[in-house]
Amino acid sequence: MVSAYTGSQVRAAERPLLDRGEGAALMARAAHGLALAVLRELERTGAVYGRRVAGVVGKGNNGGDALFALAEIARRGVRTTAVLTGGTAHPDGLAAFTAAGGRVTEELEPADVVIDAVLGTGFAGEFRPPLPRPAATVVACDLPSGVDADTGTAGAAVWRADVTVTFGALKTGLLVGRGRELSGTVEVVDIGLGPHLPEPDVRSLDDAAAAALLPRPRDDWQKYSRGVLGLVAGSPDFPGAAVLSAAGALATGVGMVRIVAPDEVRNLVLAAHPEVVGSLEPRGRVQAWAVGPGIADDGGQRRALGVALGSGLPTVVDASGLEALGEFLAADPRSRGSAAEPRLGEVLARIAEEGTVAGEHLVLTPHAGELESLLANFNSASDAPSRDSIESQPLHWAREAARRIGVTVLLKGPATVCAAPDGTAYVQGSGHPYLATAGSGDTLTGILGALLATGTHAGGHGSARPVELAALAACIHQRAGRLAAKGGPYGAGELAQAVREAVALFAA
Ligand SMILES: NC(=O)C1=CN([C@@H]2O[C@H](COP(=O)(O)OP(=O)(O)OC[C@H]3O[C@@H](n4cnc5c(N)ncnc54)[C@H](OP(=O)(O)O)[C@@H]3O)[C@@H](O)[C@H]2O)[C@@H](O)CC1
Ligand SMILES: Nc1ncnc2c1ncn2[C@@H]1O[C@H](COP(=O)(O)OP(=O)(O)O)[C@@H](O)[C@H]1O
Ligand SMILES: [K+]
Repeated sequence: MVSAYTGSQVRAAERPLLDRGEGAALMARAAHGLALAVLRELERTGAVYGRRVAGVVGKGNNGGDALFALAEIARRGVRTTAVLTGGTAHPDGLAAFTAAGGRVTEELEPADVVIDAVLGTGFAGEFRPPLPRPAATVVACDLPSGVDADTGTAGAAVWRADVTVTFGALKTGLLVGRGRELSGTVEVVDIGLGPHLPEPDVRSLDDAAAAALLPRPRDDWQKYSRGVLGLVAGSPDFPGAAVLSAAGALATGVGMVRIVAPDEVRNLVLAAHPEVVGSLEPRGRVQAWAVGPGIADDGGQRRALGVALGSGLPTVVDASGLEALGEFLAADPRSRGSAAEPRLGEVLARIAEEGTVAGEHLVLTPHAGELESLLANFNSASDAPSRDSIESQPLHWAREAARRIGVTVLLKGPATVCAAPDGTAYVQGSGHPYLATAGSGDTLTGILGALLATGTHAGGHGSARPVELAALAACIHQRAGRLAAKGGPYGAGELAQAVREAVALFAA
């Protein structure tokens, strides 16, 4: 499991050590880790001796780290220079730097590696780098200067790092938003904060954590104890979505998929997956629902959405299902529960009255545009965020949506954020841009539906939280996206085979 912390959490963890007078030791460990990373970059591209490393150094402790690191690098026969952006610099760091032969320069001198050490966790407000990004390899000290350690937001001109060496613990801002795009390869240097760190702000499943969470069928189970997924997907206009979601679910592994869909959609699904059982309306027991891909405004499918929402079972709501939810939440209260869609109306009326959809067992899987509409429609539309702000602060808005609506939210994007109503959050950001293809989200809905059906019911794993399974679904989807990309671009129809391979990797 990867854990990440806000800047303030890390600073608070440093506090007891600073109070014990260990500040210099912390900085020495940080600087040593940074120096090793820079030396490694030099070694990767040739010899170390005689090369050039420059620092862009602010006046705070972040700059101090870089000056001590430059001193260590200089002792390996590297020519080191530093531009002091604040006019002054960390006194002891500067003394060590000059004593090791480092030179302070007015302009940034040509270099093989440039250390970005203007600002670290002490950054607040707005920041414009004092210099344009050089063409050299850039190693960011703690985080790219100007990236907000808590949110990952950053001004337009903030430098993109090739490598970020971060101290004490991974910062949340390096996992999400622009911070993720700007940080390159991230390396965490242990400076001894471990015992002082609180519960992490966010987590990310690595391979081992994904493997541990993956529901595995027991030897003595049959198909029903393994879990049945009820899938409400597809309509005459969008039949393919149902095929893709069913494929995602089957490749993830589930006891049975029951599809609810109009005849022509069912026929198409059955032609591709004869093992799927289908009906026009919900029938038979299931352990979880996945609702929404391609249902458009089909009346029967919206009724089925009501059945799923009213069931109290773990339920994924995606795509047109989110639209139906949003439209309903926005509608005049008197029109709610219309005769055309009695079940949906009944359930949603209760939701609206109680002010919450209530329950982390409901997992909404919007992309930023869908979350924008949902939040605009839900209760306090007055401070609803734009799509742009959701994209720049995905963690914040996924959490807000989960808290306000009272559900689990899986917010899709280059990094996918999963949040529970209590603020528990996971960020999964190792996909592939080829995943941005029509129908890729429908596949994800199937994956998550299967995990909910097999991973939350009493006969199954039982203990996993929906937010964990949502993160696992994103993790499987992203691994599949990377595996499939080895063969070049793909359509979502080709993703299911890679999903199967990804699950096999985690199950091994
Ligand atoms: N604590 C420790 O012992 C350890 C700390 N460590 C390291 O220290 C880093 C944190 O150091 P820090 O607290 O000194 O803050 P830092 O990031 O250098 O910036 C402060 C300077 O930035 C300025 N500034 C702020 N906002 C600005 C803006 N918008 N635009 C422009 N300027 C702005 C602010 O100026 P002021 O507002 O005060 O005039 C101030 O001068 C941390 O990231 C890690 O690298 C490690 O070595 C481990 C041990
Ligand atoms: N740049 C990207 N890198 C990696 N994954 C991405 C990127 N852009 C989108 N994705 C992923 O692709 C999927 C697209 O889903 P969605 O927008 O619902 O598509 P559709 O509705 O067509 O199925 C999501 O899982 C999302 O996280
Ligand atoms: K920095």
